[in-house]
Amino acid sequence: MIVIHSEEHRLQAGRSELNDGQLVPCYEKPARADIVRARIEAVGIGPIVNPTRHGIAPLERVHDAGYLDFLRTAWDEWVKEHGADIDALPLNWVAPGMSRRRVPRSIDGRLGFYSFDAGTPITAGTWRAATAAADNALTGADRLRAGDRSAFALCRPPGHHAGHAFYGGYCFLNNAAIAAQSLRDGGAARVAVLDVDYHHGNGTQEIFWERGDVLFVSIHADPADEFPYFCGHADETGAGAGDGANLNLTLPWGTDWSGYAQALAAAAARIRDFGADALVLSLGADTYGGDPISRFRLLSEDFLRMGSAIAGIGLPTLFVLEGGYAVDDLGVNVANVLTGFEQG
Ligand SMILES: NCCCNCCCCCC(O)(O)C(F)(F)F
Ligand SMILES: [Zn+2]
Repeated sequence: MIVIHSEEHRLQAGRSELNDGQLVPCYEKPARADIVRARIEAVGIGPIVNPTRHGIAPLERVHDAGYLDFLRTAWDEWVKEHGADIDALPLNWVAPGMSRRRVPRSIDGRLGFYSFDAGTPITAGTWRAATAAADNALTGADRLRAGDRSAFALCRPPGHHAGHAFYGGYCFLNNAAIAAQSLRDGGAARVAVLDVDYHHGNGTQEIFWERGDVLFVSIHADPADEFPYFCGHADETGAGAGDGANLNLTLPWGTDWSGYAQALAAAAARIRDFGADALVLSLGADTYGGDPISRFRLLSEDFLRMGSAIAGIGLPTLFVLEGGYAVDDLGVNVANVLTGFEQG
């Protein structure tokens, strides 16, 4: 299985995120990609290649042009107002009864207009890191189109919380959605996206909400209890042409493999019924029992089983890295999914 990785991920190294009322060091940090790459090399998954640059056009197939302009220029605007020694974080957001009719001129206003949390610092290198991650995913999609059975886009920053015109949850560009759209543009009539990250992929859901050609299935912690809190419930099934093409499988805190495997089997059945030509797999490993910010209880060997179950779906599969913060074990857990898939 080819692995696509760019050193430019290192350019996304935020100082701090707002969590539990305090500014704390970012959980989404460069060491995550380093530990995954090291384990991938140690177990011989590969080859590991650099991404092909795809430019802005594939991003505009998924994201709002004004939003992309904002992301590209936000840091320079921030520095004019606040200097270069502090990462850009929003300070207020649109609440019900407020208006989104006008984009503010102020950089502080635009940070809040285009985001949904204060955990996702924009830095000098964010645009380059995020576009490189998208290029990883697009290069993986190119490999599937060329006939590869699978590929792994070792992406950071992650993407599944980023919507058509918003960022948050450590995500700026929705790598998985961009890859799914690229597969559609490359001739796949139907594409399925399966999100196994602990958190709901609210961005991916929003992007494909009214689309029947891309099925979105997500297995995640119940949003009544867990970030992102405001969507991801089981009764969200899509709208318009997308009605029925969205499936949220929510699980309670404390879920272990026995509970998770049932949801994964239901997800696999739904994807088979859909008749997809390709599968994009949003691979977050924060379902791991040792994850510092999550509350499921998967063991490292369960990720082998996860990979095998994904192989059982029987589709060309592009794995796209999302979350996972137990950094010491992240490499083993991610590599286990890929190994389980290849042995599946
Ligand atoms: N007390 C709750 C704090 C929640 N903090 C933000 C969690 C973001 C999770 C990001 C992720 O893991 O879903 C991604 F895959 F996008 F990286
Ligand atoms: Zn997550």
